[in-house]
Amino acid sequence: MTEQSTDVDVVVIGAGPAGENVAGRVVRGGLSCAVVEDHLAGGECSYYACIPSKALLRPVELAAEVGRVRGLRLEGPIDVPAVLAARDKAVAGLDDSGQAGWIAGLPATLVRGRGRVAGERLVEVTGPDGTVTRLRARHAVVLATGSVPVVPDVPGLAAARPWFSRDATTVSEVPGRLVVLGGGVVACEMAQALHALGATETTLLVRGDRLLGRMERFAGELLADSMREAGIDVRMGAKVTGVERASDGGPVTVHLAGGEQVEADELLVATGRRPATDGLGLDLDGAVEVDDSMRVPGSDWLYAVGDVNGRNLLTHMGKYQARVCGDVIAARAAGRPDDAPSLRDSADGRGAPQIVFTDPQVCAVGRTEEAARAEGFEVRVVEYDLGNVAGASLMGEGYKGRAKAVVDERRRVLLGVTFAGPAVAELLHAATIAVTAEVPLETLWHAVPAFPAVSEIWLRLLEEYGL
Ligand SMILES: Cc1cc2nc3c(=O)[nH]c(=O)nc-3n(C[C@H](O)[C@H](O)[C@H](O)COP(=O)(O)OP(=O)(O)OC[C@H]3O[C@@H](n4cnc5c(N)ncnc54)[C@H](O)[C@@H]3O)c2cc1C
Ligand SMILES: NC(=O)c1ccc[n+]([C@@H]2O[C@H](COP(=O)([O-])OP(=O)(O)OC[C@H]3O[C@@H](n4cnc5c(N)ncnc54)[C@H](O)[C@@H]3O)[C@@H](O)[C@H]2O)c1
Repeated sequence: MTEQSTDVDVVVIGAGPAGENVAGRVVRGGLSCAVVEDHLAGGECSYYACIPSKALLRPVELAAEVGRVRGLRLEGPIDVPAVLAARDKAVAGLDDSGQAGWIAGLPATLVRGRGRVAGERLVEVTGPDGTVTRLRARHAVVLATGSVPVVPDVPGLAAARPWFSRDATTVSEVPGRLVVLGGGVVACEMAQALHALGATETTLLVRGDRLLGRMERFAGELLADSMREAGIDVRMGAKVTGVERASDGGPVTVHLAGGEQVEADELLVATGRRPATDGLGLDLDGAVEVDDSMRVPGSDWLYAVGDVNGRNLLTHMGKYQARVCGDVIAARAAGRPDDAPSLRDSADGRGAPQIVFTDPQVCAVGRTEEAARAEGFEVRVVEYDLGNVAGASLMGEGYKGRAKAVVDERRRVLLGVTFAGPAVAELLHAATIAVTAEVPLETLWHAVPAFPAVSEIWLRLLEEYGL
């Protein structure tokens, strides 16, 4: 086992979207940087999560849209091999040379291997061939190691070789019968995608009484209705008591409290994710706590960005944190003031924008009504049926959708907005601006939406409010 030692300004562990963006910002700030990656530069998002899942969902969504427009008809069923080939192209065939080239071009050094914090400002990397490289950071070490799926404690689960999200997004043969455990974003997106791509018998087992539990209740209800209409068996209040797979590797049987059973070819477990901190050499229990400059309290050199800090498990929020983190490290290294507003994370706590790419699309930013009330705001809620907006009704027959705005009555600004319906995803950024900039409703009144677009919902919400 040879040992090499290198000094560099900043060491980042993990080359997912968060880690890559820290590297980009510290180099831009005049520092040298090494990025340690154990698997693929680009991380979970590029190869196994956001990109492949959306590549699988887009044709499914478009096929549903076509079905709602009179005079249009799909020539035949979705061409599944073509969709899988498009997915493979979207993930560059799991070849990370493009991303590795981007890191090299910053310029930063990509060090292949598993990173571990071996001491203060010291990272030890064990390469694929067992070679150990010691990277000494003059200024900072940044943890950007992402997250891994939670494996629920269900008797027989591990032995039954369940699928996790990677198995679903890299699928090459869609199982005819699929059971999905969970009611969150991964469960909903992947149940809908795989069902439309060939899992004709799909059962969604939801522990609680709703889908998308962190969002406004109506969004999950619309999604559940749509899934059921498409033929997915959505079961709420399902308690899994055991799982077993046939000894010949055949079907998997899921046992439910009350004695029911569901048999399927595969079981997809989508019950959340936990921070990837195993083997990092730090005494950590759960997410790595950080302050709003992304630094670990009590340390002047250790930072954490992205899924591993547990703030919001979303690519765009990890990248936002990375911009804050990279810039603050550069400012501190140069002895410049480090307290400018752009050097603090102020977006994570108020409710990150998120789009669920299902049919109907669901998107939200800011606080739900429940969260706003729990925080003590004086809340007024405005809701509107999107189907009554002219632009939406033109999108297709029987357009079903709804919008909800949560208003801070004292200041007359928006605390949160949720949309659910076909083609609502691109409405989200306007809502994000209104919530982030705390635009007074009286000012929003003068932001006139073009006719006949779905965005006329903004006018309707303000009219409902009383303007
Ligand atoms: C199925 C699915 C779909 C998703 N869809 C979306 C979406 O549409 N939009 C969205 O915003 N978010 C989505 N997400 C969430 C998104 O994927 C994550 O929030 C994002 O990938 C987090 O980025 P990250 O850089 O923190 O971590 P990751 O992308 O997980 O990258 C971490 C990297 O660190 C490496 N690593 C870990 N430990 C070590 C170590 N010790 N040494 C060296 N390298 C290490 C890993 O190999 C990995 O490359 C989805 C998630 C899933 C599971
Ligand atoms: N479009 C997007 O933005 C997108 C897409 C996919 C994933 N993601 C991100 O990835 C993260 C992980 O997604 P996820 O869906 O795995 O997690 P999640 O936290 O969104 O949902 C987990 C679900 O599993 C259920 N659950 C938890 N433990 C269970 C158990 N023991 N038995 C049965 N059910 C159980 C929960 O009630 C919940 O319905 C999310 O935080 C999300 O932000 C985002």
